[in-house]
Amino acid sequence: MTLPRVLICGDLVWAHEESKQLFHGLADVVRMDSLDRADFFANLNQGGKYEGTVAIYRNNTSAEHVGVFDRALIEALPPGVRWIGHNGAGYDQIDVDACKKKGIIVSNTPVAVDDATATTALYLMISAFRHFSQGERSLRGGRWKSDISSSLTHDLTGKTLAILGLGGIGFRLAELARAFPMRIVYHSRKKVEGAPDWCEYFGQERLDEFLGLADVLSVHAPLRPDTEGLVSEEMIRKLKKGAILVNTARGKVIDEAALIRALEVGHLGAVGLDVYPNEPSVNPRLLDFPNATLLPHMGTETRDSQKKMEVRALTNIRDFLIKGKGIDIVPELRDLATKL
Ligand SMILES: NC(=O)c1ccc[n+]([C@@H]2O[C@H](COP(=O)([O-])OP(=O)(O)OC[C@H]3O[C@@H](n4cnc5c(N)ncnc54)[C@H](O)[C@@H]3O)[C@@H](O)[C@H]2O)c1
Repeated sequence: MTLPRVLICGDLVWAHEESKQLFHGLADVVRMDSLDRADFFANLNQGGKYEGTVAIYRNNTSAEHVGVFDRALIEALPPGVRWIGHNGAGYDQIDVDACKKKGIIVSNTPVAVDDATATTALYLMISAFRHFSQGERSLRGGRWKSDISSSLTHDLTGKTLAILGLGGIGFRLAELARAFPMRIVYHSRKKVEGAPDWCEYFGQERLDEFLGLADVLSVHAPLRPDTEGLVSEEMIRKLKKGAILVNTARGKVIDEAALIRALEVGHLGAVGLDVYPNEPSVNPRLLDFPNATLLPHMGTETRDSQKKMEVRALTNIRDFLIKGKGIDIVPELRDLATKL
């Protein structure tokens, strides 16, 4: 009997054993080894070594060889491909609109990323608040603490953390920050059902009030065409002078030029960034600000998280093979999935 194929596109590092168990007797797992897009397409088609692929496990590392899963790539996939199990919470490298048109479902890996990314945001917030990254750079440069801004900083205790996008990561950060305790306020597209009372919701009509309250604004909204530049010049201006901006979502969710201008004039007190608009390049202007704590997109870089993400992406594909659908269908495709 010929088994359907699951194509592993990009890194699968930690869950080899789990992969064997999940697909035993169910699918033939093939590793994509194409060095470019043309070879990838050629091998998906009849007679190619990926022929019979019904589901693709995708890691962002596959973009190095075949590029992102844009419209052209999705349209060129053979009709047999029905599921893309993306390894990552953010799926902005996949054109979900093109997937919808072609009837391909995309799943991501929420929850698996929450601890590692929320603790990254926590680190950025603490470092930005207390000048810790600046202190380390001063010490490593042999200058003890002479580089550190002279003004003493404040404790986080009693300050207000404003969360833009209370999903899995935002809520995990809220739980951690509450321990200081900080006051937690959030703005999302809608009130989050089941959010505890200590997480205070500010809807669109109270957005200005929300921004004005923030000692720290931490960004967790996903990157989509409508959220590009969501944190605009106007929004940044509504933060109080000296507020801190933290971003572990995606670089393009913030208007970077506006962020830099706000640092230049001292409107923002500090920033903590894990993500940038054109990774891996980083705007050299950012490097000039002593009050910027900068990480090279390390949000999910723990073994625990990486393994949980791989297993979750593969489990979605396994569930698709057995039950017709996995649990983590991205919001834009949930309607389509109900018709399956
Ligand atoms: N730095 C990293 O390594 C790293 C790791 C994982 C995830 N991420 C990024 O973090 C983002 C959030 O991840 P998550 O798992 O918490 O996602 P999630 O889907 O659980 O939460 C996102 C939240 O943002 C809200 N939202 C959407 N549009 C909004 C808008 N216009 N205004 C305000 N809120 C809005 C949603 O309602 C939801 O509550 C991902 O999209 C991903 O890009 C980064």
